[in-house]
Amino acid sequence: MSDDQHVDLVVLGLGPGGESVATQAAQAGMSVVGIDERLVGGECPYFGCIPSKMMIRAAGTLAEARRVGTYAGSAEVSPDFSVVARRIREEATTDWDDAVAVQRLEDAGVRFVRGHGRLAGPGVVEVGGTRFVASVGVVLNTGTSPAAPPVDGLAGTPYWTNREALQATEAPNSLVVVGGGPIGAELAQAYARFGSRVSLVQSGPRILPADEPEASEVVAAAFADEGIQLLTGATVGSVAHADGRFAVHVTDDGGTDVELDADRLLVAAGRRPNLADIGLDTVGLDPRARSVDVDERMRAGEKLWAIGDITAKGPFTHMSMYQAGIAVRDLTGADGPWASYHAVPRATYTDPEVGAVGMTEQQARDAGADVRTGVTSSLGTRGWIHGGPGLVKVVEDRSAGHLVGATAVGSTGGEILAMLATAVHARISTAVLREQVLAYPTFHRAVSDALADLDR
Ligand SMILES: Cc1cc2nc3c(=O)[nH]c(=O)nc-3n(C[C@H](O)[C@H](O)[C@H](O)COP(=O)(O)OP(=O)(O)OC[C@H]3O[C@@H](n4cnc5c(N)ncnc54)[C@H](O)[C@@H]3O)c2cc1C
Ligand SMILES: NC(=O)c1ccc[n+]([C@@H]2O[C@H](COP(=O)([O-])OP(=O)(O)OC[C@H]3O[C@@H](n4cnc5c(N)ncnc54)[C@H](O)[C@@H]3O)[C@@H](O)[C@H]2O)c1
Repeated sequence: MSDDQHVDLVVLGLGPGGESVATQAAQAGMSVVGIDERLVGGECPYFGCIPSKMMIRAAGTLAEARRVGTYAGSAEVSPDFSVVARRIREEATTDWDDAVAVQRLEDAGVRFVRGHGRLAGPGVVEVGGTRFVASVGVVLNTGTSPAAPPVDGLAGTPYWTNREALQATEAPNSLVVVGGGPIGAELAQAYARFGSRVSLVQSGPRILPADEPEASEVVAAAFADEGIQLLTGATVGSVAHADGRFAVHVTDDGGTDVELDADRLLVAAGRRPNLADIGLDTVGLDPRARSVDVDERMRAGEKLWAIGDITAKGPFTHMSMYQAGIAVRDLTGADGPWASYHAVPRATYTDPEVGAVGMTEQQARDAGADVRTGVTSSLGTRGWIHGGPGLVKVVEDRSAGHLVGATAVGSTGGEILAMLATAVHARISTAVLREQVLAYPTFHRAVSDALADLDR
């Protein structure tokens, strides 16, 4: 083709990892084209991590102010959602405009193209009318989009996904949330704290099903205390929208029909990978696949690398960035270390937070490990002083003599995670962990109680 453009590298999809690969590769001297059809940076800065944590921070200050009566006197709390809506629009997303991110990319030497890109064979990507032929290859970082469950009547209604929920300018009087994973749980609580009457419908038996059952139980109890209606083991039969209101027909775990009526409906029932329409068949891969298989260097085929959520190694920004670093090392001929997934950390920013790393007890048992667990029912002295629930659970491979997974729940669960993640990552022996002196009375001191409980 006459308008073939020859470059070293094409990065298709500029989520957090793609943006990082494109930047680093250009800085290393490659000629790089970065393609995105939406916003440079992907879901995290505009519709994910950043605005959701900003909303959670705001909701957390309301919750803390409401605790004044318990600890320090009295305070009158009047939520005003417009304050956080403005902060998200102005400080976090610049009104959902990526001009700064595009400029940063171009300053690093990347040629940015906005449009829908498709592979057209190994090392070849088409976007608009242009074919880019990459001598080194293509890095895929196309990420995910909100999935819509097959529910009667849902399509065509103005339901929210995470994207609309994080662009809202006011908190609805009432909100039904479908899905009790991290997105549903985090946003359900944030909106409830701003005064929305929230019902959370989860198809499985518990919310946050990827975490330890003990963690789900503590968070569910906290939600119930805050007045969030939880319907677990529930099936959404149908959705209707009329006169500005949603009617959500649910069958609860006892088989009873429940009609939920709300101003808004947030569907947070999982994600679908952006793989169907990117020309995977032209490189011998299945476009209907749920993920792209990668090796330890993030290679997915001839002149092809893949990083981020589409690799199904952990749908988190830190995983996308970790894999970006590995892909860059491979692309530039550097040495490893190559990918290892035995200590993937994750934090869900509900209150209490859930910080977890590695395997849950069930995953460790399924993997055939010689499992021993230790668990606490609180975060010790500091947890008691602070108030609120908490726990630490450690999962040890007794034969190997080190932790293979751990969970911390509490107001600082995502921070206690740091020491647990180091222990699992570095496979520090349980004996050495037990020798460590932990400051009194920190929240993380509860880790020593969990380690002691391994012997119960
Ligand atoms: C509400 C919410 C909260 C979250 N909170 C956290 C959190 O606190 N911590 C955390 O670690 N993770 C969080 N996540 C997950 C996190 O956002 C993702 O794991 C992260 O964005 C990494 O995704 P990615 O790199 O795979 O790509 P994505 O961020 O999904 O970006 C992919 C990019 O590719 C582009 N693209 C796709 N197909 C094409 C194509 N054919 N042509 C051109 N461009 C294309 C898209 O436009 C998009 O910009 C959250 C997610 C959501 C939705
Ligand atoms: N703090 C964080 O790191 C963070 C925050 C938000 C999201 N994320 C990531 O983004 C991804 C997407 O999050 P998510 O919460 O949408 O997805 P998810 O797949 O983790 O959870 C979706 C939940 O919806 C439920 N569900 C599915 N269909 C349903 C239906 N018809 N009715 C009721 N419930 C239904 C499922 O049982 C599941 O528990 C996750 O993998 C998550 O790890 C991370």
